[in-house]
Amino acid sequence: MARKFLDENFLLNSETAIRLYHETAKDMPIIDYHCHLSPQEIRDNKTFKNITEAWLYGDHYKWRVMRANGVDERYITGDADDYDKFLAWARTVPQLIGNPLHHWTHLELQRFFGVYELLNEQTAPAIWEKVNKQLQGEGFGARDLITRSKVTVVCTTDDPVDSLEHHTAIRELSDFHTLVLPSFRPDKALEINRDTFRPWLDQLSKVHGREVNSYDEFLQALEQRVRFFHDAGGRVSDHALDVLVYADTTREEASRIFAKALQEGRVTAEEEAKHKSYTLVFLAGLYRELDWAMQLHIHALRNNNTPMFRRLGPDTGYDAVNDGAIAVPLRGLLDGMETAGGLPKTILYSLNPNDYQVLASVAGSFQGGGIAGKIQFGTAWWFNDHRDGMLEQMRILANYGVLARFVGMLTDSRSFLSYTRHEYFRRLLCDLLGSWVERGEAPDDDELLREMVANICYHNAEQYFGFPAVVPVS
Ligand SMILES: O=C(O)[C@@H](O)[C@H](O)[C@H](O)C(=O)CO
Repeated sequence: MARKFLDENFLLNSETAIRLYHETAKDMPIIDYHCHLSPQEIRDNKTFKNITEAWLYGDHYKWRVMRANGVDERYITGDADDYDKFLAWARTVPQLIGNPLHHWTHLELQRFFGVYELLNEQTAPAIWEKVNKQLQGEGFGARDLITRSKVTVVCTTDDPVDSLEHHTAIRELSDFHTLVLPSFRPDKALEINRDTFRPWLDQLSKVHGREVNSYDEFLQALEQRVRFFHDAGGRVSDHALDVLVYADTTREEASRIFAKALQEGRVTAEEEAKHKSYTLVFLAGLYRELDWAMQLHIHALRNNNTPMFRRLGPDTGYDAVNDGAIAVPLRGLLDGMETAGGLPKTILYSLNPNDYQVLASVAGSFQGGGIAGKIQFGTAWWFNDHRDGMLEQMRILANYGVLARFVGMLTDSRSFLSYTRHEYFRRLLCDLLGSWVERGEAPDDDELLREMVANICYHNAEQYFGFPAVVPVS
């Protein structure tokens, strides 16, 4: 007899798993330490005129599978009306069996809207009406959805030149207790050969208050911005290292490279690697001083479809998994940081699962400082945040390191409805532990297992990141 689809014991295949999920994981609050939510939409408690706006206006995960399902771009990012876009999504969802979006779509309908029917072309009209009526009512603003999901901390992803005005305004809200903290994402400072570098440098000069016309001034400006983010509650940085490079260099050489970039607009690949290496080692020293966590997101292959990149820009569903050897440059970068004064708390992610053993084992080369889980092999990211990917990452972490010290899941999302990804992860975590217990591979020690689940779901992150004054969830 087939189990009911997406029932209360969804993904839970043993009594232990069921008990661990329902009695421990299910009601834990959430620390979402990496996402792409708009701090302005949180500040404004943005409401959504319909489910198309909430689901389809910015989610390139959905755009990508709609294209793969043969939906015309007009109904994805084009000028079709919202109901027709929703219908295109409703026609796509039944084709997604096996894809996490099939699970996430129905989890979100269940958890936020009390809809338990399958979404398809036939049920779309009634679901459109039922969901939109709720979205247009009370309790479905951006801040409401965060509060309802028991999220105590949201870390947005922010450029160093950002004013953080929205984060400041959110902090002053008396009726909203979730910490919304900026993450320092200095990609444009590192990408010295991209067209964005010079215009960004002009922005940096403005917020710095002095012209950034030398490498010394550049580093001073970056330091000023790191401390500005710290004063705003920031405790996390994030770096997209699509191609991981490392090259030893000196401050003098890095300065010459920076001057060449200003004068000539381009530097060699070797010089770019030296700029990135020296700047990252410098930033890591600041992160360590301020007890921040540094995230490294490795091996994305971005914006692969040039015509569509020109038309829609980045993060629009045209990315892929990159590949290539990372062990030696990763070791070089982390060792360079350790040698220069010490690595900060670090979380290593790769978009390529082939890198997982390298990440998990290199992480083990830099643990220490009396910090549990100091160097984290991070959760399955982007194309891997599905059932198989999450389980693979946890199994490798367990085999190579200390799963019990894992800081767990994040949404990495642009949608306020994505917090069910934490539920998805928690179910998988409990099922993995339950499977080990059922096979006698882990002790059936309820207290030990409950503590491990609660820590991975929440307390490890709470302790690891040390966010200022997390307000306990009532
Ligand atoms: O942080 C990144 O660079 C990626 O996560 C990227 O933003 C991507 O669009 C994403 O959100 C994947 O979940």
